[in-house]
Order: sequence, then C-alpha cells, then structure tokens
Amino acid sequence: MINIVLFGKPGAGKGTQAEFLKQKYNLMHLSTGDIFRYNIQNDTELGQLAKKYMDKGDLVPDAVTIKMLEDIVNKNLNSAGFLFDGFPRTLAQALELDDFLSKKDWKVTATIALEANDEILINRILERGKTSGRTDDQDEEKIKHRYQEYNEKTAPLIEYYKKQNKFYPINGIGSITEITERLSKVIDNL
Ligand SMILES: Nc1ncnc2c1ncn2[C@@H]1O[C@H](COP(=O)(O)OP(=O)(O)O)[C@@H](O)[C@H]1O
Repeated sequence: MINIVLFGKPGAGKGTQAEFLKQKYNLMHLSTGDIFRYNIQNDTELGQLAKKYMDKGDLVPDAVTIKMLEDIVNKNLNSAGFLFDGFPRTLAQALELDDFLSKKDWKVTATIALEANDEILINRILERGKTSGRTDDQDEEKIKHRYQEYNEKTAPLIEYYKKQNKFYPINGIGSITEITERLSKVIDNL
C-alpha cells in the first residue's frame, strides 16, 4: 500500500502528473476538484453545495470534503494505493486523513510538492481557462482569491508533513515528461 499526496498551488500541474503516475504505479487517483466538478455537472446535491464555494474561489467546507473523500476511499478498499490530488488542503483535512488511514493500518507514504512561482502559475491557469470551461480559471480576481486560500489554509501543511519527514518538494517547471521523471524518482526511492 502506497499513498501519495500530490501537493502544490493551483495550476501547479497536479492533475496532469496524476494521469501518468496513476498508470505507472497502479494507484487510484482521487482529485477532490474533479469530483466536485463531476457533481456540479450532474447537478447533485453535493455539486450544488460545492458550486457556491468554488465559484468564489473559496474552499469547500472541511466536513463536506472529508466525508466525500472518505466515502470514495471506503468504496475502493482493494486499491493498491491512492494518489490524493487537491486533498488535504487544510490542517483539519490532513489530521482527519491521518486518523482515517491509521484506522485501516495505512498512512500517507509521502507528500510530493510541485513547486513553481505564482506568476507562471497564474498565467498557466488563465491559459487553461480559455479551453477548460472552468469558470474559476477565467477571472484573475478569483484566481488571486484561490491563492489567498492556499497561502492561508494550505501552505501550513508543508510544515505539518516536513515534521513527519514526508515532504518532498520538486521543481514543477519543465516539460511534462521531465516532471514525471522527477516525481518517479521520489516514488521509486520511498
Ligand atoms: N480539499 C479541498 N477542500 C476544499 N475545497 C476543495 C478541495 N479540493 C478542491 N476544492 C474546491 O475545488 C476548487 C478547484 O480545485 P482543483 O481542481 O484542485 O483546482 P486547482 O488546484 O487548480 O485550484 C478549489 O478552488 C476549491 O473550491
């Protein structure tokens, strides 16, 4: 069982890399952002609730996000491991994830962070917004607000995982294959 948290600011390339890593290491990819968007498209109750927050660039409340994630993990207990993408995003989510996994005798194996500077990332998101249809990617103010949320609520997790010797930062600038190689090097040495 190997559980990887893919960490990084909005636009860091977590989703792109997850597509490669899930194949290579036979992991189940869980992107909370994708799951919320799927629910919004299908107009579920969860989707309607999440949309109110996501449209503003706010994080969805912890209780909602945590329950959603745990339900999916519980339905996939035979998985060889999980690739968490966009989760945890708050200290409360990280604490709950550790607690939840430890009850199954599992743990977070490593948190790998894709690093890049804000200017590059904001431009990437605006580019993505032209084709992705994601409304939260099209408005610079909303993107800036997502960065504020990141700095305030998500960045403290770096220290949390560093203290556990589980934090592996890698350079997130380069070609997609170069970055996959950097990530693979970390995972192969775990
Ligand atoms: N773990 C989470 N906790 C709270 N909200 C989340 C979480 N994951 C995703 N979201 C919501 O979904 C939005 C999009 O997330 P995501 O697809 O990961 O995009 P990005 O990494 O580009 O910001 C976030 O801005 C937030 O509103």
